[in-house]
Amino acid sequence: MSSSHQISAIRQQLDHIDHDLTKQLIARFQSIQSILHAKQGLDWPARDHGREAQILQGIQALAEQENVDPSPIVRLFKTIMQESVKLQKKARGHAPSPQTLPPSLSEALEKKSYKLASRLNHIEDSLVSVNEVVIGGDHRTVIAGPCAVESEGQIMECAAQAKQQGAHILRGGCFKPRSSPYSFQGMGVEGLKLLENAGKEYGLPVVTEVMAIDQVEVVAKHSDLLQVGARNMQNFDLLRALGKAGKPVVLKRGLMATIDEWLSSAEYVMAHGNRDVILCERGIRSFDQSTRNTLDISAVPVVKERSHLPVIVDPSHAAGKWQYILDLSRASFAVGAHGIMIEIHPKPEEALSDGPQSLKFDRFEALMLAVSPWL
Ligand SMILES: C=C(O[C@@H]1C=C(C(=O)O)C=C[C@H]1O)C(=O)O
Repeated sequence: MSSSHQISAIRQQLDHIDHDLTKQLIARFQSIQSILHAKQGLDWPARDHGREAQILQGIQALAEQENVDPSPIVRLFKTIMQESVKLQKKARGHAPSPQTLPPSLSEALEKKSYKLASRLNHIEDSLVSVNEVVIGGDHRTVIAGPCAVESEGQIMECAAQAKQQGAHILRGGCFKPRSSPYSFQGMGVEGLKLLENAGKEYGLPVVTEVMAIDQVEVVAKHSDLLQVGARNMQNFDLLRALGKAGKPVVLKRGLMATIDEWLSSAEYVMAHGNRDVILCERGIRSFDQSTRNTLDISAVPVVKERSHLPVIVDPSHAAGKWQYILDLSRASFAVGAHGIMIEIHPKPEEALSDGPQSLKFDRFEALMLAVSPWL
């Protein structure tokens, strides 16, 4: 059969699939209409994060059972569920979309440098799924791992400890933004593979920093969550590229960034196609040098007021000294953060970067016990 005939034949198959898919979606949205009335009678909210997480887990498992990458299917279902929620809200008469916002709110939204990230545009908390881990809303998440991947043994030890202590995501820098060109720059792609293997070994999604556009593809290939460091918060070309990377992004606040600048940077990623953005407060530069940076703890309630995006805190980079990190972690959850990101190391005194702010494993265990009321 010629290629053109082959294409026609496959397109006919696709037409049949699309037909069935459309009929299924019609049936699904009709069910949504039915459930909304029942929920309205019980005064239940339109959105049910737990139910959505349950659905996504089922889809993920089915895709993996079929040996298919679940990511695109999960993203599609998140869109379907977002539309389901909008349908319910519209039916209830309080869809918060800009065109139906009261003039004063519409005008306020128009004046903002960020819209997709704005709470005015999306009343409910957003959830970001990193594999099976759900960040945001009522969920509380711990990300833990070394500042940098240094060796297979080191990252495996950290992954084991993170898993054992109940952390949800493994971190590990591979491309390191260092103030000095003479400092350890990270293990690069080799480190990515070690991190990926450690995450798979212990069933933990992994997060690592991406520093440049030409790294996006390889970092996205080997990790589940892409981190934008504080110094790259306004690297707009990188933010645009991450809109198309197909992986959730954790966006650190710049050292001297206002909250609106931070949210405007999140908007870049969202406006270019990626709604899965997590904000990370990591401390700001201030006049006082008692800590490496000054943890702007007030940023958490402020950003939650202005945006629906999940917000986590990185006490390690804020404090710069291990002895403050447990208390700052408790403060972060107490003030409403959706998660914390903690640096750990088997021997911080031998760490190639950020040793002074890395927790020994016994201290990390104490921290996890201290924040357990929120987990
Ligand atoms: C349908 C419901 O409402 C919403 C839409 C969902 C969906 O599209 O599957 C799931 C949970 C809710 O966020 C429900 O609560 O079950």
